[in-house]
Amino acid sequence: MFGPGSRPALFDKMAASAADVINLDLEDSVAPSDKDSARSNVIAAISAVNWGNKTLSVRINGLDSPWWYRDVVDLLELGGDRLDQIMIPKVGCAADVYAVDALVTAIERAKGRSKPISFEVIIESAAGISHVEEIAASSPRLQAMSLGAADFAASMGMQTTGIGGTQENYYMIREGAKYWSDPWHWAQANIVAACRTHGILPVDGPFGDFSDDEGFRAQARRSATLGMVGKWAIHPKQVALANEVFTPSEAAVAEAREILAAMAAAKERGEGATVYKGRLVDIASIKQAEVIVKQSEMIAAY
Ligand SMILES: CCC(=O)SCCNC(=O)CCNC(=O)[C@H](O)C(C)(C)COP(=O)(O)OP(=O)(O)OC[C@H]1O[C@@H](n2cnc3c(N)ncnc32)[C@H](O)[C@@H]1OP(=O)(O)O
Ligand SMILES: O=CC(=O)O
Ligand SMILES: [Mg+2]
Repeated sequence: MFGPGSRPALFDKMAASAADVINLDLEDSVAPSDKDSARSNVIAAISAVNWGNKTLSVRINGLDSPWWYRDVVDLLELGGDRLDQIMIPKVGCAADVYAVDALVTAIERAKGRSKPISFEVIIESAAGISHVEEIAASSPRLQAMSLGAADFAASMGMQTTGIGGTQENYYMIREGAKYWSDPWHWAQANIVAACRTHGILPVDGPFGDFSDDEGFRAQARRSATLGMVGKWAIHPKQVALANEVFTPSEAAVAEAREILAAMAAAKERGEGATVYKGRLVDIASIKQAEVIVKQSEMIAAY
């Protein structure tokens, strides 16, 4: 759940939401004239608001701005221990993460902060997607990586103002009928592969049209199918939609458990492959089914 640092009236509502991660924004939802006051609002709210068991993250300004170092210094020196994570936008290479890591490490040591700050990065530029694998490997602090569709589209020179989802002009045509394709797919797949290689969580970023629930669901379902673990909400109504999609359904969990049972029975018979509902399942199916069962157990335990 995202909210501008310049709208402190939203903070309690964010804390009360059913989101798992809160991102207080100092970057693109905050006007340049509000940067200092937004930072002060966020620093006060880190300790003053009851964030429950949510992961509390602050998106700092980009390394191409004059604000980012002050964001980091003040958040860590004045912000209190409740802060879990810093989100670094517009990361273009591993050195960008190193720069923030070096500053965070120095402040943690100087101030004796005992809880290490984790990082989430946003891949939202041509450089970011080109260097996605080295970025995923860049720091032990890194926990998650998001695709930022808006800045990504701008950086790539994509001819659209849509933030995520179906793009009107991205279609195939066959026998007069249009078939829309997914322009975000290749970037998402690259992010998932880089993340899974380095033990980082891949996350889908914003879906701008918060009046379009079905569009959000469709985008989120594609992301979940590709291996992403969650999606940003830029409006409160998107939280329930994201939780609905990224929480495996009872039917999916039941089927996964049946596949595990079918494979356990096959193993007893000394077989590595068997038939479940008319289709092949084998030892790889165990790993697939375990993904779904583990996700559901993890969510239930949260
Ligand atoms: C695209 C690239 C990116 O970087 S995305 C990430 C950065 N952007 C953001 O953080 C923007 C987050 N969202 C917002 O600022 C607002 O939701 C926007 C989109 C401006 C809409 O605000 P507003 O016109 O107030 O919405 P609304 O009247 O429909 O609100 C209904 C009730 O929900 C609340 N609400 C609104 N936004 C949030 C939020 N982010 N977190 C928590 N609560 C929120 C409103 O206050 C309103 O509450 P109530 O019903 O009056 O009590
Ligand atoms: O920061 C997010 C984006 O879509 O840009
Ligand atoms: Mg962005």
